[in-house]
Amino acid sequence: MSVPIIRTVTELRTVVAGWRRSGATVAVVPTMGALHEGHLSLVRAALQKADRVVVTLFVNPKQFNSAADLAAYPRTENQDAAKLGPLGAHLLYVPDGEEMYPAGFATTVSVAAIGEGLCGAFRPGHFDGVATVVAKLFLQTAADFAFFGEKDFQQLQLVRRMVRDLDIPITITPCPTVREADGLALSSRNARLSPAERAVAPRLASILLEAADRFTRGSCVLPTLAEARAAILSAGYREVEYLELRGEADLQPMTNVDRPARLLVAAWLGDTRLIDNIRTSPVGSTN
Ligand SMILES: Nc1ncnc2c1ncn2[C@@H]1O[C@H](COP(=O)(O)OP(=O)(O)OP(=O)(O)O)[C@@H](O)[C@H]1O
Ligand SMILES: CC(C)(CO)[C@@H](O)C(=O)[O-]
Ligand code: BAL
Repeated sequence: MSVPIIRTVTELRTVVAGWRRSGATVAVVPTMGALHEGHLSLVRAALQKADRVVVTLFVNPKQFNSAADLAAYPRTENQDAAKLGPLGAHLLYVPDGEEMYPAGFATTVSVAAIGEGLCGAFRPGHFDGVATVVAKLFLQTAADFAFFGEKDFQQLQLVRRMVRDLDIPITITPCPTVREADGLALSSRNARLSPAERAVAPRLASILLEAADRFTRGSCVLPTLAEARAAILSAGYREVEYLELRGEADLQPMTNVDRPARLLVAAWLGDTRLIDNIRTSPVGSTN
């Protein structure tokens, strides 16, 4: 069975209101399409939690700081819809640019601090675009639950903070990063890698794992980060934008692993920018 597609806020609200009248709970899974197993894992988690699941597909121009990146972003609506039907998702919401940002649109949602370092430092305006569209998607769907991948860890924490600060009545559920068998985090941008780049790509994840393991065994933060950065470059990545250890909840910089942390990275492999992150447990702990 194929998933019904709707394209307007009015239709979306009508369908959701009908569900609510029958007492159903609603989950939303925001995406930019080109669906892969990472996205589908969010949809499966949402189906476990809520009676009705809306997947959204909107390639949000406001979060792209590069016109070339926006133009190259894959658009595969038919294939995406074909993947969602058999899974049991109830609705695919695909607004166009005019529907999301009608003429005269003038509002920006901006989450200070959490949105500023890491990807925020290298993609100016990106997280304002994300926060603005996610706030709209939450209000449009009026969902009870939303599902986000830990692969985009800064985005996940930013959305949590926005929901808390704006008292949006929705529960955010994080989902673990889905990886290829060789460790590479699934991402729609992986399709841009050449075969040679694809062979090198998983080193990013394995170097993160090695560094996280060294932190747990008590290695000093700054030298370990410097060695990991050098290893990423010698593996064949051409640039490391950032490789940082941050507090798990607040994303504040850390120089000692004395509480749960995240090791986060963004690096360029040829013309493709990849991100990844891994949880780092406090020194001496075994999990
Ligand atoms: N490998 C993955 N594991 C779990 N969740 C994922 C994975 N990849 C993406 N997601 C999640 O899917 C949602 C939509 O992400 P998005 O459409 O940007 O996919 P993407 O593959 O990350 O694309 P991009 O190339 O833009 O990074 C986000 O919550 C994101 O964290
Ligand atoms: C959350 C999101 C769908 C907002 O456009 C996007 O940033 C993404 O795909 O992660
Ligand atoms: N996965 C986050 C969407 C983006 O890269 O713009």
